[in-house]
Amino acid sequence: MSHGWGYGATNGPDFWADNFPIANGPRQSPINIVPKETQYDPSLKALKLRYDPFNAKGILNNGHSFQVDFVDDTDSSTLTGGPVSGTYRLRQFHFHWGGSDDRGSEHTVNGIKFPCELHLVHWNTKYPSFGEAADKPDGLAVVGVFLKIGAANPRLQKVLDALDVIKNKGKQTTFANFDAKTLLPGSLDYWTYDGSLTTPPLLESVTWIVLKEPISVSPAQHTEQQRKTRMKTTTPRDGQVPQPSLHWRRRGSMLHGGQL
Ligand SMILES: NS(=O)(=O)/N=C1/NCCO1
Ligand SMILES: [Zn+2]
Repeated sequence: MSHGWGYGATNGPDFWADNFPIANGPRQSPINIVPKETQYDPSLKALKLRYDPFNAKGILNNGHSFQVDFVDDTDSSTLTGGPVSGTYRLRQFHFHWGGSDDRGSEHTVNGIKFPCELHLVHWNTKYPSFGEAADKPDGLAVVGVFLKIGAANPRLQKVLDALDVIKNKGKQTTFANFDAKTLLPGSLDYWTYDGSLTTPPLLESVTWIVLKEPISVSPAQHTEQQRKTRMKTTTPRDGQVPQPSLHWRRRGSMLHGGQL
């Protein structure tokens, strides 16, 4: 592949293994989640996400998506609990949108794609930086949130409004005082598995934490995003290893480490 990776007919996911052989590795993401095949794991803890709006820094069009970057030089925006041990710091979040309402998410549930998937990327502070953590088996933890078509989501609007000024690859602008918690659903019940980045370099360093409850985006908001950007996405690539065992932890009806 003479040019950079992408999602086109000659540089898309089916070609990534040419330059990134790990694409054929044992823990590649995304995967199809089959809830009936997940196993309840009583050792899993409740997910704790503590985000400080003050850490929001800027919004960047990286050519494949747009991402909101956070200051990550202190433990003021962190992920703890859930399937991980230690403290992971919020680095950025980004979205994967499709070109229509019936596709866009990277993970699928029972083979169904959502129109969009939000990824909140965190890195393990046992390593000195995101760059150092990114290629370690326990280096990253990404929270995935599905977006479904429904009521308009006012909390998304601030992000969508910012897209007007970052229409081209490499463009960025300040994006201050944004509370990423406002993008989360009411329930933090999750599925988790050990996987990888879903885009090159496809590093197998991600503890995936996919929330079961989606958030909403209205058709108009989805159209607005499409009009302003041409986001890219991938879905489970053919021939990927069978789905690893997934664990999920429901709060409320089950105790931490207790019985159903
Ligand atoms: N889609 S993903 O797996 O979150 N990919 C990345 N790449 C850099 C950080 O997160
Ligand atoms: Zn992503």
